[in-house]
Amino acid sequence: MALIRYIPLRYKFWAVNGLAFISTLVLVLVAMGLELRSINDTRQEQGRELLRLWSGAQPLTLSGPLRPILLDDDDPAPWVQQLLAAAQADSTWLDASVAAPGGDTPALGTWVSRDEPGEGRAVIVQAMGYAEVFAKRAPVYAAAVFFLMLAILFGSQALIRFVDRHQRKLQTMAHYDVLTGLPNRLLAHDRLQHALEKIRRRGGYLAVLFIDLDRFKTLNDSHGHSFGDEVLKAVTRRLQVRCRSEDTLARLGGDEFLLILEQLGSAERAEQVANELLELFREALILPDGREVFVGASIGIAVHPGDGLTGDELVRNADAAMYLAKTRGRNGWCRYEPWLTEQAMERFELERNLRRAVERQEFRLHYQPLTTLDGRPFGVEALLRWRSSEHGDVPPDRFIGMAEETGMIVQIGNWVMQEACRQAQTWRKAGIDLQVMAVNLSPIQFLHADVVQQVAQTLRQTGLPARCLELEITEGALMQDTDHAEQALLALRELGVHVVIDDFGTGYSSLAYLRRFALDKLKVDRTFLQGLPDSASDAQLVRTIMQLGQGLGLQVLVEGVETEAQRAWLAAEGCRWCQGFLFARPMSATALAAWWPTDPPTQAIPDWQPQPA
Ligand SMILES: Nc1nc2c(ncn2[C@@H]2O[C@@H]3COP(=O)(O)O[C@H]4[C@@H](O)[C@H](n5cnc6c(=O)[nH]c(N)nc65)O[C@@H]4COP(=O)(O)O[C@H]3[C@H]2O)c(=O)[nH]1
Repeated sequence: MALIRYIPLRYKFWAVNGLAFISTLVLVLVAMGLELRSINDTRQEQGRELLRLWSGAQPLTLSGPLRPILLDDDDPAPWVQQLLAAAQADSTWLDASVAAPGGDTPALGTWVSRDEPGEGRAVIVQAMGYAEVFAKRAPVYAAAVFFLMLAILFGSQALIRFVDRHQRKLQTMAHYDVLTGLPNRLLAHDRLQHALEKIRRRGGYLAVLFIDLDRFKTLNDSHGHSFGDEVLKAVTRRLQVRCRSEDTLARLGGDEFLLILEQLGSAERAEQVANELLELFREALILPDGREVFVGASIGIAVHPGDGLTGDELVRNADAAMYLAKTRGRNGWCRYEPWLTEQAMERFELERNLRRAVERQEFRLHYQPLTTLDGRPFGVEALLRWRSSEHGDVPPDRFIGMAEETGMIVQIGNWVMQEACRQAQTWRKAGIDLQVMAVNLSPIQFLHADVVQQVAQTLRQTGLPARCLELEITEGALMQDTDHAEQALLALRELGVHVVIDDFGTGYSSLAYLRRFALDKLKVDRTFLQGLPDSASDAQLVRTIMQLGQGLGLQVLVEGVETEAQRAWLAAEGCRWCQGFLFARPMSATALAAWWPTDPPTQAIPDWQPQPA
């Protein structure tokens, strides 16, 4: 059956028509046979009727297929005697085996009866042959055959075209991505096999580029799937610009694309192409409704033969290299290196276990105090810890990114918020003067449509006053979708929750958004503290950020304070709030309750929480 797909259309057409012609001929012959029988049956009936009417009258002078004959007992002809012998008072049919002279046309049989002794009557019925039937009906048959063939000709053509179109459509669906029209995983695999066979014969290089869009999931979650679809189509158009006719650009699924570069002069050429592709992403994508979106991409490169011999190996290795590009800060490319295979396996294992970590209750929260510069705590930051039964303690840097990529961060993040708020309320009820519970919110969570609802629900369920909850978000989360960010920040402010810009200085550090958004606090990233107080440039940087924040009326907290010298320098610069190992490391809930000072009383803590205007 599958073979039929590969037969060219014209052969299918002639095969169907040949078959139709033979069927028509058979049909004509059958029709002729049926007509022949019907004519002969009618003749027989007529013969019998004639014999009945004729009885007692003189022989009719008839010619044609019915021949009445008066039989004389005295006639010595054997056929007459034979008929008389068979004749009875009632009419009897004798078939052609009883001979009767019939001229040229053979007899079908004879109706015979005997009325009186010595006399008999017979009607000889002559048979009709095919030739006769055909001669009689030729014009009708010819017209029927003609019209039937015509109908078959056009009908079969239409049918074949319909079937062919349908098959082609099915084939397209099986091999092409419906959204972008690009070859899908299956066809990409076929083409890669083909390309590899060619390269094995002719030599040269072939490269597989695994392209994954950065933070596409966030876009999709915040703007909806139809927006995501438009982005994917726009990305496809952009990438196609760079493809040569011999290259294959395929969509593997989601936001993953594969570019197969054939006939490369050198392995380095693939790296140049990756640079060119990244260059394409620097400009905003224009969607059909005129909206502009910036989307970055991470690219992994595997080149045949060095980075893999089979298609599967090349794709797998390019994927591993892409992941490396992601961990190195995204929007870049990486070439495959052998150690990545091992890392990819580990990552796969880790991801598998991360999926089960929530239900296995492997997550814990640790809390790091937020303090004044003289060490008096006023709040804590909740920091997620994962003690995996298989991998032991896994640091957040290793699994948060993975949880974001897989979307698991939403579930995990909601758990963190719930648990942190519950714990804060427990402490507050136990008499610990905790003014702030700071919770990290991943960009994916922040850009999720129901983030405000989720926060409100958590506060309702745990009973923690909104002013005690502080959400730490990164600059990137704000910049990805500024409209959503603006609305979410306003809604959170209305709830009474505070939002802090975390890791300030490491991302966009845009003054425009500091003014535009409903923000009131920022945290200076700990990396800037490392060079303090010796590095003049770091000192200048921290000073500038603090002045900038204060100038804009924001509360500034400096994180990563590790040494007494750093604290002294910050004090001299007018810093009031900080967080760092110098004061306390992240610790379990029990340890924190024991650590929290009861004396001196913490009521005198300066106003970290700004008063509502
Ligand atoms: N060297 C040094 N480090 C200090 C010092 N003081 C604090 N730190 C570390 O700085 C990190 C502060 O959290 P972050 O900047 O939000 O950075 C966090 C945050 O981005 C992320 N993370 C942690 N928990 C969560 C969570 O529940 N949700 C989300 N989305 N991200 C989280 O993982 C990052 C790393 O967390 P941790 O490993 O717990 O690392 C913590 C903390 O242990 C210091 O004086 N010196």
